[in-house]
Amino acid sequence: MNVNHYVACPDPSLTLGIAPHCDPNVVTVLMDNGVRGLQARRRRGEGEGEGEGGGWVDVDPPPGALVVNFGHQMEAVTNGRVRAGEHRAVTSARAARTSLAAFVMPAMGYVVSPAPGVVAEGEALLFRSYTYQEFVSVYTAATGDRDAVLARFRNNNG
Ligand SMILES: O=C(O)CCC(=O)C(=O)O
Ligand SMILES: [Fe+2]
Repeated sequence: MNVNHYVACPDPSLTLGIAPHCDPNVVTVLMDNGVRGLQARRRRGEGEGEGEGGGWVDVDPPPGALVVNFGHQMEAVTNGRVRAGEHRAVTSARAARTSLAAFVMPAMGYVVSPAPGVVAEGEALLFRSYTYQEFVSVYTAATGDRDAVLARFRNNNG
């Protein structure tokens, strides 16, 4: 579990609360103190483009709602059907924000691979098998670069 606290910043354009990333785990359940700050990245080609990926949209849940993020392991076990959501957190000029993130993750020694119950017969496996420990090591070294992380775990089958 992470507890994040973002102090109010007079000029939010000068800082980022949390840099863009996908969570390494399976799913993350997020709650916050009602101050906006979480942003999700559109997929490339979806809506207005910005830089390398799509633009950022504010995540604006109803009061008291929990936000669920899918992480890299969800993408791997579903063989790419459910994509990990890239997100970041920005600061507010007016109010401090506190968020609490509960991470659902496998044990470090758990072997992750596309789930047989999900993959259709004859379907190419997009990801090889790996331990969650190996994933976390690569993820930590790559500091949030989604493509660099995934490249290390993809099968070379097109
Ligand atoms: O503060 C937030 O809403 C996001 C936190 C987050 O992305 C994380 O802890 O992984
Ligand atoms: Fe996150």
